Amino acid sequence: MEKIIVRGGRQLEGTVRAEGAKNAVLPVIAASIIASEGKSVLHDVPALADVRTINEVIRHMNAEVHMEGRTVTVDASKELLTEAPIEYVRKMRASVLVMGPLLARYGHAKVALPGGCAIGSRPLDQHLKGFEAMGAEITVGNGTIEANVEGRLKGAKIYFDVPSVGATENIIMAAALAEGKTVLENCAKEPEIVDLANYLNKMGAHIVGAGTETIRIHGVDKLYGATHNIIPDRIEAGTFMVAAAITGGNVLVQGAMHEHLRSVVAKMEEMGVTIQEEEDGLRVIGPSKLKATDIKTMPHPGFPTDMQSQMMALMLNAQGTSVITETVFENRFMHVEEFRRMNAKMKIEGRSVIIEGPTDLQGAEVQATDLRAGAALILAGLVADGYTRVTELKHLDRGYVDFAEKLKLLGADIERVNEDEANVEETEASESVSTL
Ligand SMILES: CC(=O)N[C@H]1[C@@H](OP(=O)(O)OP(=O)(O)OC[C@H]2O[C@@H](n3ccc(=O)[nH]c3=O)[C@H](O)[C@@H]2O)O[C@H](CO)[C@@H](O)[C@@H]1O
Ligand SMILES: C=C(OP(=O)(O)O)C(=O)O
Repeated sequence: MEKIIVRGGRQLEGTVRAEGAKNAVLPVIAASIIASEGKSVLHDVPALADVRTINEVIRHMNAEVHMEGRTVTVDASKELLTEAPIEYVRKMRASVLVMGPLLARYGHAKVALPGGCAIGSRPLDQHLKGFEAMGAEITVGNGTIEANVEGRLKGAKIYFDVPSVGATENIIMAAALAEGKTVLENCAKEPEIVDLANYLNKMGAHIVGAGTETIRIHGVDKLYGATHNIIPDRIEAGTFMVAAAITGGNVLVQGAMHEHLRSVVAKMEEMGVTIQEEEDGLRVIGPSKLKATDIKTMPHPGFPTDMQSQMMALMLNAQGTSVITETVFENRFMHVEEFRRMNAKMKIEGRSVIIEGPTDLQGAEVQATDLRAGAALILAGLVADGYTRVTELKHLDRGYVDFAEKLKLLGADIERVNEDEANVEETEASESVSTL
C-alpha cells in the first residue's frame, strides 16, 4: 500500500506551477468525440488518473487518443460505439459527459451510472431532464442510463433547478449539434464551463453566454477537431496557496488566476494571509498568526466546495472559532473524523462544522476519504507535530499530479513510499529519535 509521509514544521518557499484544470480537461476530452472530422490537439493536459480514465473511455468507443507529455490528440472521425465501457465509467463522475456528444452525434448513448468522489447522492436528474426536453427518451435500469432520439435532438428552452456544472456541460454539448436554438437558464457559471464553450466554439459551435446564468446555443450540422489550451487548475492552485499560508511560508503559485479564485483569496485575506497578484500568478505569504473566519460553499462565484477541506486545515490553525457551512454536497465532511485523529477539535452541526482553533495538531495515521480530503490531510500534516501518514492515495491521484514531489520542492519534509519502504523509514525515524 502506498502512503504519503509528511513531517510538520517546515515553512514552504519557492515557486510552483498549477497544472491544467482537471474539471476543464475532462469535459473537453469528452467533447472531442463530437467532431466527425479533423483531429483535436489539447495542450496543458495534466497527467492525472482521471485523464487516463476518460482517455480509456473514448478509446474503447473507437476514438484514437494519444497523450505525449501534456498534449493529448483525439481523432474521433471513425464511427464510434455509443456505449461507454462500464469498468472505466464507474471510476469517475465526469464519464457521464460522453452522453451529450454521443446523443447529439448518433441519437443514442448508453453509460453506466458514474463513480467519482462519494460526497453526496449526486443525482443526474438535471442532465436527463435536459436531454428529454430536447426529444430524447431515457431509460434507467440495471445500473445504466440509456438515451435515444429519433433523428436529431431538437433545440429547447431548459431551466435547471440547480446550477449543476455537469448538467450545464452535458446539455451545452448536446445542443451544439442539435437542430435549432437552445436557451439554458440557471446555468452553472464555473470557469471550466467557459473553457468548454470556448473549445466547442473553436470546433464550429455557436455558444454565447457561458459563465453567466443564461447560455444560448445555435445548433450546427457538424463539428470539427480543434486546438485548445486547458485553463489552469484553480483548485490545485488554491491548495498550494493554503500550503504556503498554513506554514507561514512565501510561495508564488504560477497560473493561479485571481479572477477564478476571488472567493478563496478574499477568505484567506480575512484570515491574515497576504496575497499579491504578480504577472504570472499569485504570491502567498502566510502570517505568523492566522485569524478565524467563516465560509459557506456555493456555486461559482461563491466559495468552491472543492476547497472546503483544505480551508478546514487552515482554520484548524487559526486563532478562534471558525464555521464552515457546506451547501453544495450533503456528505462532504468525512475528513472531519480523520482530522480528529490529528487532535482537531471540531463539532458537526447539520451542514456546518464548528472549528475551535488554534489546534495543537499531532501527526497520525489517516485516510484520504476523498480527493480533496487527501490533500487537506497532507496540508495539516505540514504543520502537525511528528509524522502524518496518509493512505488511500488513489483519491489524491485523481486530481493532483506529483503532489508530494511538488511540496518537497517547496521545502516540505515529505515522501511518497510503498508500505515496505515506509516501514524502513519509520525504523530510521525512531532510531534517529532515540539517539537524540
Ligand atoms: C468533474 C467535475 O467538474 N466535477 C466538479 C463538478 O461536479 P458535478 O458536475 O458532479 O457537480 P454539480 O455541479 O452537478 O453538483 C452540484 C449540486 O447539484 C446537484 N445536482 C447535480 C446534477 C443533477 O442532475 N441534479 C442535482 O441535484 C448535486 O447533487 C450537487 O448538490 O462540480 C462540483 C461542484 O462545483 C465539483 O465539486 C466537482 O469537482
Ligand atoms: C469532487 C471532485 O471531483 P469529481 O466530481 O470528479 O468527483 C473534486 O474535484 O473535488
